[in-house]
Amino acid sequence: MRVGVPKEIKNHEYRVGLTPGAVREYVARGHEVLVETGAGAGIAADDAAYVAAGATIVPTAEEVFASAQMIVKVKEPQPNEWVQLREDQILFTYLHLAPDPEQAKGLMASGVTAVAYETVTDRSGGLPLLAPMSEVAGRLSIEAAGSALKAYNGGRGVLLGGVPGVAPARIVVLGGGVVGTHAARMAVGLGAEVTIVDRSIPRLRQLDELFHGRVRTRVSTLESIEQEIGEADAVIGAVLIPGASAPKLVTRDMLRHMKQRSVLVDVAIDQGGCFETSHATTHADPTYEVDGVIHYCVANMPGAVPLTSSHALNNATLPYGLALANKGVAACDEDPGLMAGLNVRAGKIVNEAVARSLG
Ligand SMILES: NC(=O)C1=CN([C@@H]2O[C@H](COP(=O)(O)OP(=O)(O)OC[C@H]3O[C@@H](n4cnc5c(N)ncnc54)[C@H](O)[C@@H]3O)[C@@H](O)[C@H]2O)C=CC1
Ligand SMILES: CC(=O)C(=O)O
Ligand SMILES: [Mg+2]
Repeated sequence: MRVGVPKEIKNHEYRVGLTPGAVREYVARGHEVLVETGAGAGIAADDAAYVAAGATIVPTAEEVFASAQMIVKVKEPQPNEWVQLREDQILFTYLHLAPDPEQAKGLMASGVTAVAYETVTDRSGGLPLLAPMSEVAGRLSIEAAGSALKAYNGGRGVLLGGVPGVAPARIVVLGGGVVGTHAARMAVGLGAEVTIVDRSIPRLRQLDELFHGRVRTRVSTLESIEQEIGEADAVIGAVLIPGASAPKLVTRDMLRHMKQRSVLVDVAIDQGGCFETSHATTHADPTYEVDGVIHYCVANMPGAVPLTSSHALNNATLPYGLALANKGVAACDEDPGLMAGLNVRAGKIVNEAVARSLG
């Protein structure tokens, strides 16, 4: 198959769909790989590194889209990319369609077969192609909170770990999945006081064991969320219902319980966000304020650390991408986990949770 890798064009997105190491694996199996010139600049992989791995460098994204049978990307296609997709093409990337009806319409109109990283499942029901970026975003979320809490950025001026004799920051993590666990690890490591709120009691039991009682755990209810955010210096939004729009756990009215100049980091923004007052922001202008509370809502957080992120993402996507390159969309028939990733086919939304969220 001819596989195409365009350069990412989202704001401050420096990741790349295939690393040179991944290209080598495709080429070794007889596939042809077209890479847009400069696509690997963000991971210190120049065109020569891709050529050495067996790729052909092409000068424009248009040429990649025009001749590739499968496009491998990182972020959801932007409007000028939708219009280049075709019905005889596979698109393999993050899509996050539930909160994005415009993109959904664009993909349906193109006729493309779109497999979304974030809804591919594994045998234990996990999300193997979301997990690596959730690890990165969870860890970054505490850096984002620490930065937003600084006085010169408008924050409360609290040091996450405190110092001897002065209490540390209180961090509340809503959702104890992959993002939440990695956020908690960073926050605990820095010496903050951490509470994880999840709706799953079995998950809270696992977290209690994992952190040896070093984090507080609470079942997710209106009351527990209201109490916890009222005490928090920073709240990390990390809930997910796979494929669906994120539940709005914190309404605008609830913000009045929060401390002035405290911080919300809504990692779940790519699924629409779990705070009512969230709207997507960019790395170029990551925060805004509502009712005295600072919001950080960057939808492509891992793009800030492209070296770590691109390699972590490729480690996970490689076997699935190779299956699609080897067998085409028939690979989905052989793997129910990959089938769960199929979001758009022949002009229709074919993932139930995504379709329901889009109405
Ligand atoms: N902004 C960004 O750059 C990135 C965003 N993400 C997003 O972060 C979000 C979280 O992802 P993961 O941690 O991988 O998901 P996950 O599935 O591992 O964890 C989600 C957790 O939310 C919990 N949950 C669901 N509903 C809840 C409720 N009402 N109250 C409390 N907890 C609830 C679940 O029980 C689960 O433990 C997703 O939307 C994902 O797309 C991931 C990576 C990068
Ligand atoms: C998962 C996601 O949205 C990202 O890595 O950008
Ligand atoms: Mg998005």
